Amino acid sequence: MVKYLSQREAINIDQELFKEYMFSVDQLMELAGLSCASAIYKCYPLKDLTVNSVLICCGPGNNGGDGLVCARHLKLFGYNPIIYYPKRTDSSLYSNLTTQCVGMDIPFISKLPDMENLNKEYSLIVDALFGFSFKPPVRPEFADVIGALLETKVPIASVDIPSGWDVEKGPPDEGLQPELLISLTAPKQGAKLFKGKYHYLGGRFVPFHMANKFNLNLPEYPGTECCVSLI
Ligand SMILES: NC(=O)C1=CN([C@@H]2O[C@H](COP(=O)(O)OP(=O)(O)OC[C@H]3O[C@@H](n4cnc5c(N)ncnc54)[C@H](O)[C@@H]3O)[C@@H](O)[C@H]2O)[C@@H](O)CC1
Ligand SMILES: [K+]
Repeated sequence: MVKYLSQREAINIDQELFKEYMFSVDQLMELAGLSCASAIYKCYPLKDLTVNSVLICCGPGNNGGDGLVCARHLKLFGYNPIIYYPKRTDSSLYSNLTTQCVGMDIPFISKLPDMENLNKEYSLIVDALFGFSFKPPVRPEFADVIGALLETKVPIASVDIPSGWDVEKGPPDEGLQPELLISLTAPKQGAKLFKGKYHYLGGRFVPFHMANKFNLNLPEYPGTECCVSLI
């Protein structure tokens, strides 16, 4: 079985990818975001949707960056992504990703739609708020968006970790229950408690030596696919 990582192992793998293999963040983020969009296409194909709008909720770190990349690929796949990105980090990485989305006519909204409109106008919400560096509890500035994700009837696709979950212990008492989880690199221990319909693995960039060193036991990705189902 694929290895489920502790928070420390996820951080160590991340560091080794950047410091020893000399990947850049945007290289890996591009592949991570593409694998999220690909998994979404498999689980929610356009032909099955009544509306093609997808709300992408992006957080301040790299998980949010994956969300921005995912939005761009969803647009190329024919969806209508709309981005909610309430706390922006000031760096060229994020401002470039934002510029790319703006240039591709992907709207940014500064306020979440009210619940009735959210439920009516969107087919899917992508949760790219927090990933493996999250430390609970959620700070008050994100309480509204997490509250909306808890209340909505729209299915949720979480990037790497359902936001608000402890990376190792899983959901808090009233935690998010996404329908799709796309684990990146390797699933984190908290994902053992995932009860949704679809669990995919993405981030097909781990060098073989590294997978062996960390005993990741990754599943075989089919052909040239950038994501693979774990359920
Ligand atoms: N191997 C890899 O290792 C890769 C990781 N990527 C992504 O990067 C993510 C990790 O990114 P980061 O380390 O930047 O961190 P995250 O995006 O997980 O979160 C860090 C941000 O969230 C904030 N935060 C943390 N706890 C909070 C709380 N309780 N309330 C409110 N805000 C809180 C921090 O201040 C920081 O701004 C992964 O989960 C994955 O999505 C990919 O982009 C590419 C490859
Ligand atoms: K997330």
